[in-house]
Amino acid sequence: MFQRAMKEVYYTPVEKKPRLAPKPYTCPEMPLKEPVSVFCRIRPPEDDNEDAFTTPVDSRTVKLTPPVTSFAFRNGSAKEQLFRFKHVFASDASQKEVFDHVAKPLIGDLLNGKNGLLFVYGITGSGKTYTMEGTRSDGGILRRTIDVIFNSINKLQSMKYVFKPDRMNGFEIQSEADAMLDRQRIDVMKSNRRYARYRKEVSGSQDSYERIPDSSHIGNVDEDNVYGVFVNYLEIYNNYIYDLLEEFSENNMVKDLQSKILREDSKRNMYVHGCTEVEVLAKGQKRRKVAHTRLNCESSRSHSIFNVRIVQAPHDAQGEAIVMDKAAIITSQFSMVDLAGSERNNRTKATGERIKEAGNINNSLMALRQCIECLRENQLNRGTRKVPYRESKLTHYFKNYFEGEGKVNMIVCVNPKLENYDETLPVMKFAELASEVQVHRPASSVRPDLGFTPEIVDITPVYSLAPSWPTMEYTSESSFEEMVENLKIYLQKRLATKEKFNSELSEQRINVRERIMEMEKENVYLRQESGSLRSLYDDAMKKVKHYESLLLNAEADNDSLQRKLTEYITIVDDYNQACEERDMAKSQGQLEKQRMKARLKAKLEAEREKLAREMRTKLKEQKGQLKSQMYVTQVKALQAMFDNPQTPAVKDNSKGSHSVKRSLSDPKVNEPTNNAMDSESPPARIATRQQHRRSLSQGANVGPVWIDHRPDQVVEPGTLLQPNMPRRRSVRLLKSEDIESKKASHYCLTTQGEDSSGEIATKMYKGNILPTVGGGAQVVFQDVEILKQKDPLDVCAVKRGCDGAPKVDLQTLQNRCAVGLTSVSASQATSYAKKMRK
Ligand SMILES: Nc1ncnc2c1ncn2[C@@H]1O[C@H](COP(=O)(O)OP(=O)(O)OP(=O)(O)O)[C@@H](O)[C@H]1O
Repeated sequence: MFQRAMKEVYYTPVEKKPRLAPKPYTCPEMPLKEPVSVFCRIRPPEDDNEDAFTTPVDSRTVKLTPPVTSFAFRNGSAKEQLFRFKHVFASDASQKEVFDHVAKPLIGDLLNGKNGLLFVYGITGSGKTYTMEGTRSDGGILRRTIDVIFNSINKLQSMKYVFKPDRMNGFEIQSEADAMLDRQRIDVMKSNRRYARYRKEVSGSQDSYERIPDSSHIGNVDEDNVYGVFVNYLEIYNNYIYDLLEEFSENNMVKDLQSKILREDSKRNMYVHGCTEVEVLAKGQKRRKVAHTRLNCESSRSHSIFNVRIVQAPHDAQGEAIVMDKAAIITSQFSMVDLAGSERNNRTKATGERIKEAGNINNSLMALRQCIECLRENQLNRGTRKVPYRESKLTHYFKNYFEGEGKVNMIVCVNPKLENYDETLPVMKFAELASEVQVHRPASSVRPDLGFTPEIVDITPVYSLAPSWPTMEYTSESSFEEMVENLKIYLQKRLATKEKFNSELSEQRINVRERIMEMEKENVYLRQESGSLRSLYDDAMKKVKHYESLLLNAEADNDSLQRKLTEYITIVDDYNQACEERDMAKSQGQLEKQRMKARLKAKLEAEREKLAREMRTKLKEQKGQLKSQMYVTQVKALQAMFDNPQTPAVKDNSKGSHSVKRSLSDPKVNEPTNNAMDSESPPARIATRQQHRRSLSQGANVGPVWIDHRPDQVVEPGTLLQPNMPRRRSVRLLKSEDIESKKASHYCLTTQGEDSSGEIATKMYKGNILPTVGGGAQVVFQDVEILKQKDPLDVCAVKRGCDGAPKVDLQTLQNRCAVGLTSVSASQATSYAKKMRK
């Protein structure tokens, strides 16, 4: 509009025609958002007689008819469905037609500094690879793209190595002289024999066959720029990214490709770190992983991504040299993605590794689908759901496209064979969904102001309302009228021009205001982005500080641990030394101990020997004393017999034995008992004491016959006093015959147990065996003897209730008998014996 107006107005021409400042790439009419353009391509049937489930209705619509074999038909939900696309390519559509419709506009964008993404989607064998790569004679989108790019930039292509990838998704620029040096260096390398052999091997896949190149070109290429064309070829296989153009080392031609990592550059664009950017085409195709499945021998099991990057930089004002400023470089990218086929495992009979591949393929396609769905949902409902780009490498890599870094086109490939209906239906639905998603178009790709244009040349045209004023001179009346007429015409022209200028001015004002508003919007967006970037930066800085403090703490901990370790090592050394010393001392101590033990043992033996000797001597002395006392008593008894012939011998015996017993007892203890005994009548005394007699002099065949009933295990009291049972028969198990025997007249039951103070008490329940009326026998218990053995030092405390200290010295106690006799009444004994029997 402005230029059209310029043609009609007068301007003052400048002397030298300046080169116009580079046009900004902004197109004000361009919408900020536009939908993903989805195209459909139906491949021709393999067999001419083959039925198809697709019917193109018009250039934008295709109808899908479910065949009888389809799942929908079987479950009764079969119905014809129409799907609308931006364009439907019927089976007879040529490669050129597809390219011109789908890819060429994106190449136009590419050369104008904008990004573009084109991916082909469909089930296996539907013609994705055919569409992308084509055949040897009839190239697909990929080859045609390169053809058209070179046709368009033609002589504007920069010398090789003027642009150099900086390995951070950007490019550096160098002078042509430096570029020439680089070329020479590479040429020397190429002449290396081994390298030449390698080049020959890898370039075997190059475009060496006959192919008619695409001859079309893009018209509106900025001729003031120089262009560099770079390509990289990537593959996503099992969710790993591989660089298909990676150079092999000379020694390792067949090494496996190493997976690459995704990174974000300084402008938050995703890129594959360390991938090879070359100007060589089709180099990576041979190395693409192509697996054999049952459906399609050439079925791709990986997503392949062919990226073409255009780098452009302006010439200087004289149009001679490139501006050597990195900020002046504009980079744009066109990504062509051949997605792996989305087939079902059971149909392809995939097993093992194939199933894993299929899983990964389906996962990444599913992730793509989810991202598209999420974007659509957010756009419809003004939602802010997080788009799951990071779910797979495929979506993560292309997230920028969906967030406004360029236009997105998609071709859905369809194999119309009837058996493919079930799998094609979800593909079509996905395509329909994708076509509803709006992606941002980049608002502008403004070349930075290089600052030279306004200062070097003034390109502003000089406006004037009209040429110079007409002459105001007149000579006559007629000439005056003529002058007035001319003036009138002149003024009218001026007024008309002025009005025109005014209307143009208001129009331009509107334009400028619109642009200002757009810029304002952009500004807001940029401000938001810068805010979010700043917060990201702040977060990152916080994290860095946090990690630094953690690191410092960890280092401090490490130091203190090191110190502790050294201390512990010293302690352990000391301890080991102490252990060694102790072991030595221990072995010496043991020797000493053994010696001491032997000495003590010898001493003990000597003591024992001495004690035994003394005991024997003492015993002899006591025996002597006893004998002499017995003789005295016997003499006295005989004398009494002679004096009183009625006194029975037994009485004498009992008395004698009693007296013998007393002589063995402590005189102090026995004294009252003697008195009591003395107060009783002699026959009663004999009857009572007969039971307690301790016989040391009884003849073997004199006196009653005792049945000595003893338990199996009795602790031998080891006392000198023994029960008076001269004729006895010991039984362990009492039988009725033992009692009924005519010979037995007395019975003694021995028991043992602990008394209340925990000492062993031996009890002897004694009784007479009497015949019963029925002809049997019975025992009538008369007496119980209790024999207790006590610690001599405790005797005083227990028996006499003193304060616990022994009241007699050890010698006195030794002289006493350790056995005391206690008698109980016959009735008590009988009741006790009955209890025992129970
Ligand atoms: N439009 C077409 N015209 C002629 N032949 C075609 C067309 N589309 C596909 N074909 C042929 O069909 C076969 C399978 O096509 P292609 O390999 O492109 O399928 P694909 O979708 O890439 O399969 P996959 O996903 O398994 O890689 C090839 O032999 C190809 O030549």
